[in-house]
Amino acid sequence: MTGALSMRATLTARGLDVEIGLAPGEHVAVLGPNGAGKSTVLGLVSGLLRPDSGRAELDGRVLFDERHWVPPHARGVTLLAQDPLLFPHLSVRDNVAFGPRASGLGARAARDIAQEFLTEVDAAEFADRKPAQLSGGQAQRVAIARALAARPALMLLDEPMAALDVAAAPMLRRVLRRVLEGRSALIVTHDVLDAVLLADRVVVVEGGRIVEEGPTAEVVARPRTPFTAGLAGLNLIRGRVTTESVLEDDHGVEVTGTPTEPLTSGERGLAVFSPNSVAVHDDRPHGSPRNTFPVTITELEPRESLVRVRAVDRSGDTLLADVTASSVGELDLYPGKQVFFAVKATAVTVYPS
Ligand SMILES: Nc1ncnc2c1ncn2[C@@H]1O[C@H](COP(=O)(O)OP(=O)(O)OP(=O)(O)O)[C@@H](O)[C@H]1O
Repeated sequence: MTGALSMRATLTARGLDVEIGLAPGEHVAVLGPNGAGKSTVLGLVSGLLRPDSGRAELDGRVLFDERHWVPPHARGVTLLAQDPLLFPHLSVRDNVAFGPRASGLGARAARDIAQEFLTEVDAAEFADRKPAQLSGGQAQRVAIARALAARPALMLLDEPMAALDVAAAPMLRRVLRRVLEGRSALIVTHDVLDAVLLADRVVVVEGGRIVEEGPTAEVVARPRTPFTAGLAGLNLIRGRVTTESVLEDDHGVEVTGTPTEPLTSGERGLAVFSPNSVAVHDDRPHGSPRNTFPVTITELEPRESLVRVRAVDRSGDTLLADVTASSVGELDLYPGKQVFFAVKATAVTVYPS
């Protein structure tokens, strides 16, 4: 299997300094807030951007270092962007055949390849249409077929689902899951679902640096930064371990939880819990073995049958609670109100940071 990537690069103008690797056939999701540097990482791998320093290799071939620079078309890498960018005057089939033709194949062979990849993305029936006759999701599938027809060693995907309406995204995710099987891919996304469904591993970029990485399931279950906790829909408290199962945050608030592994007192630790394990109280609940956090409500957000209460704690970190609509009325919750979030120790997981 091909598609082994190693890259270390700095690009000062974009504040970027990263080191990233991919095993053959591996799918890595690049996550991070707006402006973190995710697209810049793809630009460096694809050759659309030149780093100030660093080195990259794909399957043992140098893409760039201090002396070498391989231009984008010769890298064996294709970039699939939000916008399918099909040639409007060519048929779907000719759009997909364009790459194989440009690489020197005869018309018939190139059309056969186009047919093969259009079939792979369930778009063979559109072969004779022009791009203007396709929906957003159909056009994106054709763009995937075109990218695959170039037989890249590595596929780069920059928010491939972002420009689609919600109804078209599941089908495209299914197609991507299938066609990426056995192919290396680096996928920039804002959506945790893309990471969970498409990636073996995630890399989180913040401020041009990698701040967290690991197997997708592990990062989602045990986030280490507020950003990934937010993506996973979990509350995260950072602090210092005082005893085996207790963490104290920077404001002296104690959190008791269930450790996933032995903790050493004094080390930095993290506590996570789900918004649906949180109860909201007007007054600090006494005499119960619960963790309580004084918070100020910032927002109430309806979510299906529940209401998500968004609040900030004394550290300024966001905490979430999912409560019933009736309890919003009974407790008279509103933005600006000070309340207590309570969560049982058994619902809190504690682990080293
Ligand atoms: N064309 C450009 N010229 C100069 N600076 C840029 C350009 N594009 C992006 N930047 C800057 O480089 C940094 C990284 O941007 P980049 O687009 O890689 O972030 P991103 O994580 O992909 O963000 P988003 O999620 O918003 O697409 C940001 O500080 C951004 O302002």
